[in-house]
Amino acid sequence: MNYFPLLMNIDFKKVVIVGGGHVARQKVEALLPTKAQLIVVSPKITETLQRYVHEGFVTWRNKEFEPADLDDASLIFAVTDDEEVNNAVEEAAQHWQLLSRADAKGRVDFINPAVVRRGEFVVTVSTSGASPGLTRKMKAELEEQFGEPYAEYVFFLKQARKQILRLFSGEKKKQLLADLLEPQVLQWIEQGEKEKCNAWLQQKIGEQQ
Ligand SMILES: C[C@@]1(CC(=O)O)C2=NC(=C\c3[nH]c(c(CCC(=O)O)c3CC(=O)O)Cc3[nH]c(c(CC(=O)O)c3CCC(=O)O)/C=C3\N/C(=C\2)[C@@H](CCC(=O)O)[C@]3(C)CC(=O)O)/[C@H]1CCC(=O)O
Ligand SMILES: NC(=O)c1ccc[n+]([C@@H]2O[C@H](COP(=O)([O-])OP(=O)(O)OC[C@H]3O[C@@H](n4cnc5c(N)ncnc54)[C@H](O)[C@@H]3O)[C@@H](O)[C@H]2O)c1
Repeated sequence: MNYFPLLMNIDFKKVVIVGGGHVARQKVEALLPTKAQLIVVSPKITETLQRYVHEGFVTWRNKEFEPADLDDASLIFAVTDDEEVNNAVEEAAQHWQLLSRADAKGRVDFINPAVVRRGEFVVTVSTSGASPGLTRKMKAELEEQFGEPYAEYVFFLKQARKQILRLFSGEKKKQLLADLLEPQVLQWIEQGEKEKCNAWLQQKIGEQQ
């Protein structure tokens, strides 16, 4: 299957997760960094999910699934351990609502990649459902490769790029944007020497003015 990868803005949209087990927790945790409205429908939920409910991140409907639970949902996760229930969720989902089934059966509008987040730097990995175990293993490797400093690094690149776009156009702009990616900049961030990045940037800008 050739899935189409994209990064969606789901802030303030309603997301309904049917099921409250280990897989529901994984999906909720992937959704927590967004500002989506998260609703879990299940007669039982894990302790971690209960904590998210107490902290106000998730609304829990403590009951078995009914079609009306899907009203106004943009995204739907059918993640129960009961194929019949997942089928019922699929049947109740409107064509415009995007459905993900954790059992990968029937209609699956989207699947979930593993995600490594470092601020605005996001790496996702998928095997298109072929081997979720390999996906998870690759995630661990990517976490090693792209450590926490990437958040600050990409934040610096964002601010620097904004400044360059404000001041330059044409070849000068192109050259400066390319210079920004010099490995030295990342090394300074990794060594906690952000001020060197700023000084370097102002010097580069000065040379082009
Ligand atoms: C990446 C991740 C994201 C997430 O869940 O959000 C995710 N699975 C993760 C882990 C994981 N899942 C499974 C294992 C056990 C090892 C194994 O079975 O290999 C492990 C490993 C573990 O948990 O350690 C079992 C499993 N998974 C699916 C089935 C059903 C089937 O294939 O039939 C079964 C068999 C169930 C059974 O035995 O009955 C189906 C799907 N799992 C997907 C995503 C989608 C495709 C991903 C891709 O593109 O590769 C897809 C198609 C649908 C979906 O859920 O979107 C998350 C990593 C979380 C993280 O670490 O961040
Ligand atoms: N996609 C993945 O990453 C992945 C990984 C492992 C398993 N799976 C699949 O996901 C399914 C769920 O796995 P799990 O480990 O979370 O199972 P689990 O047994 O921990 O949780 C199942 C949940 O479904 C809820 N449920 C059952 N009937 C319901 C109903 N009528 N209405 C609402 N909720 C109901 C239960 O209360 C429970 O919270 C598995 O059966 C398997 O098919 C997917």
